[in-house]
Amino acid sequence: MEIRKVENYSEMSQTASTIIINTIKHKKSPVLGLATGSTPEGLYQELIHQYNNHVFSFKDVTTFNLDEYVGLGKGNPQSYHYYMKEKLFKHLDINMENVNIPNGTVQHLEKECENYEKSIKEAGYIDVQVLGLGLNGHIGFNEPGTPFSSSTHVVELDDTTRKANARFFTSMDEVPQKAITMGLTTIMHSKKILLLVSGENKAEPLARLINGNISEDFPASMLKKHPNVTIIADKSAFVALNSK
Ligand SMILES: O=P(O)(O)OC[C@H]1O[C@](O)(CO)[C@@H](O)[C@@H]1O
Repeated sequence: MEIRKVENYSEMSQTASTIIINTIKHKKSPVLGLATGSTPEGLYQELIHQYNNHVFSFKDVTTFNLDEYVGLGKGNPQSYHYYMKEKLFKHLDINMENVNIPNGTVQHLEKECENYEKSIKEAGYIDVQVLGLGLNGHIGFNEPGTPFSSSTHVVELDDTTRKANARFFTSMDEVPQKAITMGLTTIMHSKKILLLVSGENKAEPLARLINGNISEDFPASMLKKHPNVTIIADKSAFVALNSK
């Protein structure tokens, strides 16, 4: 894993956007894997800024999001469909037919997972996958204990995750219990992975990722087995590590 230590959140976002824009400029039909949560918001703002400066176009880009809550429709402000539209897609020239986010409102969730997995495979897998790091080491919504061999599936969310995400809802009760997430194997098929980490609250999980063992108890540790991972982490996320 390549580790890039940057000054702050803004530098983390700019560094990630440079890598993504280079991929978009150099690949004919780039496929991006996108994340939600607070971590990638700055990256999306930076992409919009560069797009407005005519640096690149999103018209040939296909995207796959990591996850979506079960039971939240596209129009629900807490859904990841809504998040992606508001924070990125509506500002760009992306063809919405090339945007893929799991649908957590269908009756047959297992079928939705199968179809999602199939679409990623048919797209030739993901060129650059953006990831945030959960406090318990989750990536996407793959909670501790998820088999490394998992493909897209329905998950029961951990209480840690529901508590951490409660800030986006009016109360903890409103945080869905379940979600659909890309699996760990799906993520590992990506050609390049960018893990973004910012803030002191991520210092413990980052230290565990860097110094700890590879174990299904800590899903992000699987990334150590991938040949092309770049961690972009800011200074504050490094406080639990003795690096300079
Ligand atoms: O960026 P945040 O809000 O800290 O969340 C970290 C991770 O947790 C999730 O929000 C899922 O809980 C992911 O989408 C994200 O990558």
